[in-house]
Amino acid sequence: QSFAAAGHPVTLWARDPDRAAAIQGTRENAAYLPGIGLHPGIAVTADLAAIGGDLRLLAAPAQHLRAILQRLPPRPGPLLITAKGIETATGRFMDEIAAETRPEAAPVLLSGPSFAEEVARGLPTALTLACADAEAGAALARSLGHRTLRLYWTEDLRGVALGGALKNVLAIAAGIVTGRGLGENARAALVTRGLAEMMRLGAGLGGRPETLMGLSGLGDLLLTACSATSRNTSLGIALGQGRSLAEILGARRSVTEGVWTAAAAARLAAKAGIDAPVIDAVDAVLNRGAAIDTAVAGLLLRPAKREAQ
Ligand SMILES: NC(=O)c1ccc[n+]([C@@H]2O[C@H](COP(=O)([O-])OP(=O)(O)OC[C@H]3O[C@@H](n4cnc5c(N)ncnc54)[C@H](O)[C@@H]3O)[C@@H](O)[C@H]2O)c1
Ligand SMILES: O=P(O)(O)OC[C@H](O)CO
Repeated sequence: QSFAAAGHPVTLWARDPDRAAAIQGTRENAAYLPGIGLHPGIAVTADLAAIGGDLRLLAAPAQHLRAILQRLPPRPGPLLITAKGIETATGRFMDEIAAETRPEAAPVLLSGPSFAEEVARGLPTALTLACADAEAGAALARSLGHRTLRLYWTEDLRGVALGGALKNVLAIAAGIVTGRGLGENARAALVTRGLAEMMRLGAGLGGRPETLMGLSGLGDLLLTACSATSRNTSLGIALGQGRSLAEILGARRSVTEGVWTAAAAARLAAKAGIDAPVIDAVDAVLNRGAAIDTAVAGLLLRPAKREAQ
């Protein structure tokens, strides 16, 4: 929507030919963005080979990105990725998966505070675009940005990938606190200490602090962890209220990335010797059968420490 509004011809690819035909016919993506008319500059296809143009953008969930990249016809040029996650099976970040599967192309991450419905409705949004080649990143930011989409660029792919992935895990934690009725003080404390974990992981794994304090880190953490519109936060709220993970996921069509990223993030932190108790607690609740009250007590009962650490 946004790129079409910026004047670019856009082709939208959908896997399912019936869905592609329905979106083209009704000019609406009724399943995912009901009530929002498709921009007239967007064509729809189910044929991946028919996608031309200079720029390809992939909006598949993190755990499916590798399979989609493997299906893409090889072509040099930028490959924009919006997925915010870490591949559970390998611990790889999205740009690493792109570099492995499509070495002929240049991975670019587009990330930051952006509920899709607001972007699609043309409400003002600012994002970070990460590209290893600063000049190419700057050119993309200038070309894709417009009146309601402001893009900042950086070369820090790792920082952007980390911020986008971790904010989803931390939002689940924030939701649990809300759902459990532990109060807004506790939520603010948890989000702040979660940001400290994000910064430590950045320092250990190569993300820049200014990136993590920017739109794709703190910015997206603020949006996601403080809004029940977020799928990650709302899943946390439901868990905190006592519903089971299977029940919550069973009722959802849309992906909740933090569920699939939590284990990989906890493993990456442990392997690098980085203290990440909030991320670890989310992983324990989601994947290791920990009771929420035990996990919360474990966080609160940690020994006192200097705040800067
Ligand atoms: N929705 C948002 O507000 C938003 C904003 C910014 C970034 N993101 C990120 O973008 C990614 C996708 O999010 P979403 O909200 O579009 O998720 P979604 O679950 O709502 O939609 C995912 C889309 O991918 C398709 N899909 C699912 N499995 C697939 C597969 N195996 N192969 C190809 N396509 C598949 C689905 O049919 C659907 O069209 C996530 O990583 C998310 O964190 C989402
Ligand atoms: O609904 P969520 O939690 O997947 O968040 C969507 C976007 O990532 C917000 O920037």
